Amino acid sequence: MGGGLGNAGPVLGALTAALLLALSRKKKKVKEEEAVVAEAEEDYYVSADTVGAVKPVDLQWSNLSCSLLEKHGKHVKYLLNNVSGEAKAGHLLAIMGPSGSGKTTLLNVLAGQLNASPRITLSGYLYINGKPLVSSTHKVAYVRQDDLFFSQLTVRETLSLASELQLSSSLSHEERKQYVDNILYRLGLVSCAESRVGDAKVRGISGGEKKRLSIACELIASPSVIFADEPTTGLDAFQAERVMETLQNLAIDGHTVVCSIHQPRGSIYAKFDDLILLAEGSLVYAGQAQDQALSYFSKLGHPCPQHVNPAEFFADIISVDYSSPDNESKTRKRLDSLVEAFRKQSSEVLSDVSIQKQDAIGVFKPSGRRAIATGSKKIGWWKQFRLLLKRAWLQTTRDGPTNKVRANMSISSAIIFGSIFWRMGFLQTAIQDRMGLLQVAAINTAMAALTKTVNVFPKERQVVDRERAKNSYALGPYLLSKLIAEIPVGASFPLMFGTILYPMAGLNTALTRFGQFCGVITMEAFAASAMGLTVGAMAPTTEAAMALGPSLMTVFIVFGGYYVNSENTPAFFRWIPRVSLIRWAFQALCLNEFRGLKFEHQNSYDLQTGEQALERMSFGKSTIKEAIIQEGRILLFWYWMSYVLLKRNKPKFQKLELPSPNESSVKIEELNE
Ligand SMILES: Nc1ncnc2c1ncn2[C@@H]1O[C@H](COP(=O)(O)OP(=O)(O)OP(=O)(O)O)[C@@H](O)[C@H]1O
Repeated sequence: MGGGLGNAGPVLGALTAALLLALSRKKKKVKEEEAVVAEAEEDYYVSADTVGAVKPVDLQWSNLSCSLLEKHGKHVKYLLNNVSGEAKAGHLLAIMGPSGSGKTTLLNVLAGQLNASPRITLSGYLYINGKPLVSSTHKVAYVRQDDLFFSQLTVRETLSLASELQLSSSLSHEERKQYVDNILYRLGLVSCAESRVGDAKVRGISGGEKKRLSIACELIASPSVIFADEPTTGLDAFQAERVMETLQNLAIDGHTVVCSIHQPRGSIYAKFDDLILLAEGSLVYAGQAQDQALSYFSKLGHPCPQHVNPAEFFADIISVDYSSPDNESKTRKRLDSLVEAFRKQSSEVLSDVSIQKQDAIGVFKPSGRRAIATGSKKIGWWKQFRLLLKRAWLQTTRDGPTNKVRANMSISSAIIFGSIFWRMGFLQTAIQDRMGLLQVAAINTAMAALTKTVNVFPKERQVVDRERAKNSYALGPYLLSKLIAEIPVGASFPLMFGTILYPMAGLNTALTRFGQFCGVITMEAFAASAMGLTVGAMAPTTEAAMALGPSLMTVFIVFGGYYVNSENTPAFFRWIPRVSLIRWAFQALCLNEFRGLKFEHQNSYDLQTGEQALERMSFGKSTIKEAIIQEGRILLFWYWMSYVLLKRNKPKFQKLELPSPNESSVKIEELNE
């Protein structure tokens, strides 16, 4: 034994030394990474004393390729094929092309937010102000196509909350307020500042205002680069013009603005400084948007007729017409020749661009505006919790239409069940009625809470996912604030239901029994709501969650204690009643109701007491306390599951790999030569 230990000594020593060496290497690596982050943050953040400055950022990319392995694994589809270009500080760059040409993909790649997939391969070079991009520190604003907000908050509240979550905690309340006012003014949102954002149920601000609010929320963090994916989609001509004017002004203020856009009208096209034309993932043109683009195509034998909107002209010449085989082959040939022509010219056009780039470096000062102050000092857990609690509270309590529907449902179902089980009495037949009513009450309460949550949460999750992708807050304070804010409103509906049903059905008259009845169904409602959160965190859409939630609940209903006696449950399914929130609620309600009751009886086989009825249900040996503890465990389990799933499902983005040597025909160094 001693010899064994003696041999183990040197081995343990070597292991310890190796561990220490690995730790010190890791420490060194973390320090190096922190230094890179700090250097990059210096590039991206303006401090409180350089308020109003926008550090110019030029983005350059080359040989960007994005390929997708088709489902059967046989074909590879190129979403982007060797795309190169540049977005300059102070310029508005438009990415145009037919539907499916890769505009959104390119925008996602440039923003570092292409959703990760094992079927996608992404490679290329991305540079910021001539330096290779450090992905984790690349601070950008990304205005998505769909505008998602907490619908019950006003425009000002939405922006104020975003500013509190994203701005440095060292800013005073006054500075923060002034900052929000500036953004409201800058984006033309002053007139609707006190209006609620609204949603499909309640009309709020207009589509254009929503888009500008999306831009405003992104501007809070003072980004140098702003990406906008089809910012005019779904807007009327006037609103589209105003949104594009906003983006143009941001470019004039020194931001680098890149947007994808579908067939803009002439006045919008006139605002573009630079243009990228994509077709089937390949570049057809990249360079200046106005005269240079027109003369480029003119030289290739495609002059733009007078008084024709250049955007429409480009769309016509780069689209493939599938109306007949002849037209398809003709238009495809034209497109192939345009792609080939640009490939040949690209180094020439891009070297022009890189020469101009040198002039753009230096600090921009926007025209006398006190604007953006950010810092990397994040707010703490407790402050995040307080802010999120306020938001969750406003969202829950102000949602009149939803709360009204829930109240109506609770009251009407209580009246219906109360009428069916009217004053049940103490005959033998009333034993079955009582059990039926208690089971129905348990199912109704759970279903109402579940459907409300699965209907609302998947949409909310999309907003939260986006905010968490920006690292605005942690998951813990979010979930806890949601839970606490929903307690008063969430509890009021089961209480309404119980208060009406209880006297109508003539349940046990003791006041403590009534209190326990309400307590059990309220707790069950929260457990069902927590289960709804898990379903919402798991399902990709509201529709999927609506299909999954009730199906899962049906299993718990079947094993809810009424339909299958727990002693007759097949061994394989025994675990289901133990985790069924319906079963424990039903059991607690039965124990609460039947204990101490006496029933009228004529025959020797009749049940005389409530205890005997409980024996028949196999509930005789348990207590209300045990049932409530089990229900509490189920509640905590579903909250924990929601936390784990939300944490695991945090959006992941595709990593940009370096191209393989034979793929990279043009490297960034060559572009600069
Ligand atoms: N994750 C993905 N899985 C499968 N196909 C994808 C994926 N991402 C993009 N695509 C395909 O890649 C092509 C380019 O898509 P992308 O959304 O970038 O085009 P787009 O030019 O923005 O189109 P639109 O103008 O219609 O929004 C499309 O054919 C699209 O179906």
